[in-house]
Amino acid sequence: MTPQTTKTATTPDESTDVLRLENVTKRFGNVTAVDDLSFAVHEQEILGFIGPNGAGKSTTFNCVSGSFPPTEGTIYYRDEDVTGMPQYELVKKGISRTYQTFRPLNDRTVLENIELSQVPDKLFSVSDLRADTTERAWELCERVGLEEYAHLTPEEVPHAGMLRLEIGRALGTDPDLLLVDEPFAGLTSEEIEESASLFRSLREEGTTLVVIDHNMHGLLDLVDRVVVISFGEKIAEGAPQEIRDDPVVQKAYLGGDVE
Ligand SMILES: Nc1ncnc2c1ncn2[C@@H]1O[C@H](COP(=O)(O)OP(=O)(O)OP(=O)(O)O)[C@@H](O)[C@H]1O
Repeated sequence: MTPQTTKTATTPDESTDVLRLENVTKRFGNVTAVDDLSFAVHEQEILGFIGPNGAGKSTTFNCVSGSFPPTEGTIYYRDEDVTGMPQYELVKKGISRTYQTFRPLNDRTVLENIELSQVPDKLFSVSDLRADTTERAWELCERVGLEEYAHLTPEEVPHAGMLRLEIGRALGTDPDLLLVDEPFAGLTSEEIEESASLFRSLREEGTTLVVIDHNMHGLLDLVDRVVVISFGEKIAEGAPQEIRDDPVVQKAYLGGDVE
C-alpha cells in the first residue's frame, strides 16, 4: 500500500492518474456489460461515475476491485497493470470498495464488523494485534459517525447507519483509492450532506474517490468531474455543470433533466 502521507491540498492533481482503464470490455455470455471503456481518475479527485440502471457501473467496479477480470482491456493502478489481479492483492495495494448490498456479519457488533475489516484472517489470531485493531475500529466508528451504534448488531442499525458501516468497513483496509457504490440511496438530504462532507474530508486527507449514485443532485454537488456511461459505453465526461446540461446525458436518463 502507498505510505500514508498527510496531504492538505483539496484540488485534484491532474498530472497523476491513480487509476486508468484502457479499452475495458466485460461480457457475460452474449451480454456486453462494459464496452470498450476508457477513463482515468486523478490523484485526490472525487470522480462521479454515473449512468442509467444496467449501464455497467457495478460491473466496472467489480473489474477494478478484482471481483472478476475484464474480458478485454487493461486496468492500471498507479501505472501498474493490475488487470485480473484478485481482490485481496488489490486491497493490499490500496484499493477498497463499498457494496450496494450490505454484507455485514449480523452476529457481530458494528465495532467488531469494522475491526474484522482491518486484518487478514491469519493475523487476527495474533493476540498482540487485537488491542491495536480495536482501537483503530473505534477511531473508524467515530470517523464515520457510528459511535452510538458501536455495540449494536447491524440489524439494529438504521439505514443511514448501515451505509456508514459499509464506508467504515471499506476504510478498515486504509485505502488510497475508495470506490463507493450508491452511498446516498434512501438518505434524506441532511444525511446526504453529512455523507458528502465525510467524503470531502477523506479527500482532504489524501484519499481518491470514485462514487456511483443515482441521486444526481447529491452526487453532482460533491464531485469534481463526472464520467457517464450508457449500455456499457462512455457517453460523456466533464465537469458536473457540463454533465447536467449535456443533452446526450439527459436523453440517456429517459429524456428528463439530470436532477
Ligand atoms: N454476473 C452477471 N451475469 C450476467 N449479466 C450480468 C451480470 N452482472 C451484470 N450483468 C448485466 O450487465 C449489465 C450491467 O449491469 P450492472 O449491474 O453493471 O449495471 P449498473 O449500471 O450497475 O446498474 P444499476 O444502476 O441498476 O446497479 C446488465 O445488463 C446486467 O444485467
